[in-house]
Amino acid sequence: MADTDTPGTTELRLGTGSGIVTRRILNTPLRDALPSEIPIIDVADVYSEDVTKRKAVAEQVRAAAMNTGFFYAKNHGVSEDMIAHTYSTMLDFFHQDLDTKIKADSANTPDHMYGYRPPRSQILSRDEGVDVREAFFWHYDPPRDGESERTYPEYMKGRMTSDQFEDKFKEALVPGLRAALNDYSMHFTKLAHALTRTFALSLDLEEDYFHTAIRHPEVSLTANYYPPIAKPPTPSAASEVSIGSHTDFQFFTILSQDDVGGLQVITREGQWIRAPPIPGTVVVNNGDYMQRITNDKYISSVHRVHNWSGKERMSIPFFWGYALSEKLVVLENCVGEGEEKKYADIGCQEWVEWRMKDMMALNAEA
Ligand SMILES: O=C(O)CCC(=O)C(=O)O
Ligand SMILES: [Fe+2]
Repeated sequence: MADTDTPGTTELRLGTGSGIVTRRILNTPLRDALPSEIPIIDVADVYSEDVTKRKAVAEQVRAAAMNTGFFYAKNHGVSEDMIAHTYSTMLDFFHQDLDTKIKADSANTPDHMYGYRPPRSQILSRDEGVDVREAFFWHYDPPRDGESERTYPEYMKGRMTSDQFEDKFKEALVPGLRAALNDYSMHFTKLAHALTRTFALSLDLEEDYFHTAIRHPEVSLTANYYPPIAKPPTPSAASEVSIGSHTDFQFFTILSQDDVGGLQVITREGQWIRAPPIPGTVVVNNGDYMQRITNDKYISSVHRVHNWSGKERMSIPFFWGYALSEKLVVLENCVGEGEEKKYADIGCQEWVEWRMKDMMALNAEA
């Protein structure tokens, strides 16, 4: 991080949904999240026939989304066995040697939607050093989606499918990888559709308000593999991080993690807190689209990972967004009396390109 120049705080520069911004982080030590900061929400009732019950979940989601922007979802309905199977398949992949894994280098796939990213090949936060994580990117395959329309919208046509990816990079993959990741994606797509309705209710909108935006959702997931890193003697001595401070680009993210821990989140006050694994839950967090359309009522929270456990760690975030052909428009009911819209309407495609450019600009800084 940059040198401390205000007593009690340290500056952190971030590529965010609003361009490059500087955040003041409290110098108080990292601590566990309080339940009031990252609550556990029982989401079983998002599938209830009773709208009163669905609204009761939405009330809790609203409180979490307006506070730290993270919550743990329990009773989410996604099979723990399916998640465990995906983790063991992905570990088989990551345990191969680098020469094999790099044969599925994501740099060789069109638009970098699929495949492997080697360790120490990215810096998400210039102030924190290089990201040690290895990653494997996967993309949504519309014909396999049981919830959305099983057709490709025009702009997705010509994209690589998971079958084509598997055919091309067979040598680097392990048995069952495509099936496991497609299965994972399908199950979380169902949950994401339900939570989209919950987020709509939480914003006092019609439950299907976002239906058009996510009829052809832009979906990806990443298997993150984090070898352990050494804890630096002082935070300012750090030259590497498991994954540097960032916000997620899209609408919201649903993250599964193993039992190792290492995820950290910044509260609205600028305090770093731990979001440790809680068995049977997944973590749900607001993304940049959410912050933008809610005029900053729901924030896209900054998070990172330090795997100081001495053990390997894995997580699989599922990134859920509008179709790139959609627009991000500030919701009228999120603009309070005497307030103004902070953001102009923007197409998702344009926004993502702009956001990537900001991220690169930050990386290019000395
Ligand atoms: O590994 C984690 O817990 C978080 C990963 C993450 O934030 C990401 O991949 O965007
Ligand atoms: Fe993230």
